[in-house]
This record gives sequence, C-alpha cells and structure tokens, in this order.
Amino acid sequence: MEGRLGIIGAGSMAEALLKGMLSCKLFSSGDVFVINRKNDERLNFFRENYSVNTTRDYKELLNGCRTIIIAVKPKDMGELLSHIREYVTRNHIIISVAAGIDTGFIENRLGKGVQVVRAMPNTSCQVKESATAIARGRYTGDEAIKVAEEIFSSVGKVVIVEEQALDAVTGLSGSGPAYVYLMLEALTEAGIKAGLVREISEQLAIQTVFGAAKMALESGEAPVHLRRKVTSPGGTTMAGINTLQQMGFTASIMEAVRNAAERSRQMMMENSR
Ligand SMILES: NC(=O)C1=CN([C@@H]2O[C@H](COP(=O)(O)OP(=O)(O)OC[C@H]3O[C@@H](n4cnc5c(N)ncnc54)[C@H](O)[C@@H]3O)[C@@H](O)[C@H]2O)C=CC1
Ligand SMILES: O=C(O)[C@@H]1CCC=N1
Repeated sequence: MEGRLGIIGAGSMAEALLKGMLSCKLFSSGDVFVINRKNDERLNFFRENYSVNTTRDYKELLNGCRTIIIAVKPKDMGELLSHIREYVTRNHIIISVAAGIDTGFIENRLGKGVQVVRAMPNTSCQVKESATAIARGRYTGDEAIKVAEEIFSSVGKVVIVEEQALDAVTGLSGSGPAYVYLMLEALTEAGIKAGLVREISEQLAIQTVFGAAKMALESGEAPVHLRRKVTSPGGTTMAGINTLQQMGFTASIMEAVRNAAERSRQMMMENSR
C-alpha cells in the first residue's frame, strides 16, 4: 500500500495487526511508525522484532503518516485525542479499533471534519484470519473506507456495516476468539478426564475446532446441516449435544454475546462522561 502507516498504542492488538500486515507485505517495515505511551520497552520490542520505526513524538507521527491506526485502550482515547488534535488534518485517515468508542466521540475531540473509520478486528489478525467489521464516520470519504478495507482484508475477512452494528460485532467477533479458546480449554480438560494425556487431548480439540470451522466455511452447507450429519440418532453425539443443551449451551452463548455487546455500549457512556 502506498504511503506510511502510523500506529498509536503498541499493545497486543497493534502487534497482531502489524504481524499480519508485514507478513503479507501490505506495508514494508520502513514505512511503519509506532508510538506508545511511557513504555520504551514495548517500542524497543517492536523495533527489534519488526524493524519498524518508533517515535515518542505525536507531531512526527502525524506529519509523516497519512493513515493512522489507533490501538489504545478505550479509557485512554480521550487523553490521546487531546494530544494529537493539533496535528490531525482532514487529509488523515484515522482508523480506531477501540471497543465502545464511536466515531462521533473521535470526531468531536479532533474537530475539523476529520475522516474516521471505526473498526472491530480480532486478534486472529496475527494469522491473517481476523473477522473485521468497519464503519464510516460522518466525514469519511469512500477512499478512506477503501484504505481501511484494504488494511483489514490483508489480515482476514472484512464486512462493511453501519456504525450502530458495531457493539454487536464487538460482542460476537471482537471478543469471540476468547469464547473459542475457553471452549478449547474445556474440551482439553474434558478429554483428559475421559482418559487422554494432555498433549493428545489438546491437539485433538484444536484440530476439531479448526476442521469444523473449515467445513462451515468451505462446504457451502449451513452449520445446522453439518451438525445433523455428525449426530446419528441414538448415537454418541446426541448424548453429548443433549447434555450441552440441558446445561444451557446455546443460552449461554446468546447471553455472552448480548452481555459483551451491552458492555461495549456501556463503555461508550463511561468514556463520554
Ligand atoms: N485485544 C483484543 O482482542 C482486541 C482489542 N481491541 C481494541 O484494541 C485496543 C487495544 O487493545 P490491546 O492491544 O488489547 O491493549 P493493550 O493494553 O495491550 O495496548 C494498548 C497500548 O496503548 C498504549 N497507550 C495508551 N495510551 C497511549 C497514548 N496516549 N499514546 C500512545 N500509546 C498509548 C499503552 O501503553 C499500551 O501499550 C483497545 O481499544 C481494544 O478495545 C479491538 C479488538 C480486539
Ligand atoms: O475485551 C475487550 O474489551 C477487547 C475488545 C474486543 C476484544 N477485546
């Protein structure tokens, strides 16, 4: 991609994204500038491991890069925006991945009709398998959306949605990898309890989730049909599924996504105070 990329916040999300983008050569490391707050260790780590440029100067970052990814925690957004406000122009493309921070919050604090894209990727960016949704702000042009789409397409799949959908996206696919990891932990422990050694149990659990996801993606069949194919009447799967449903599996997942989406909405309220 042409031009330089600035990344604000050198945390786990920034690292996952950077790894994915560099590995598919969307940007060369020399064209990436990273800044982090009061944490030179993290900047050293980024410089040493990814050969990117690092800076402690917001002005240098904003003057040198047109596209900026903001990956700080939601609670730090207000303070950060006050630091960069004077250096941001309408030519910049500001892409925020912060959960529960809407484009209006960013636009109000940056002023001048700045182009903002709100994105919700997940940590699978690192292996180029993120599920990302992006939404445009009030002043965001088509080209800015294209740039964001290209960035997140390089690290997985992208959907473009209206901003009001982003709390739901956050509850489903932003947080979703953690639900799947929890399931992997549980499957592994269950396998051990049923008589397997840890290494074998974990390997089988991970491959099973991977294979099921791949089938759902590639077979063209709906998950409900795929599930029925595994479930023989009176067989082992039915015994397992019946237990899952009796213990509230579907209800738990519905409630988990609802609560996470609600938390995203709450975070907006907390941060706008
Ligand atoms: N971790 C995840 O799975 C996902 C996280 N996100 C969002 O990504 C954002 C970052 O999350 P993580 O990487 O997990 O957090 P993190 O805590 O690992 O990283 C945030 C980094 O931002 C730095 N920072 C804070 N204020 C700053 C400032 N004013 N200037 C420069 N750097 C500053 C911190 O020092 C820290 O290194 C959050 O807003 C989160 O909602 C979005 C999707 C998934
Ligand atoms: O837990 C969080 O708040 C962030 C946003 C989505 C995934 N992790």
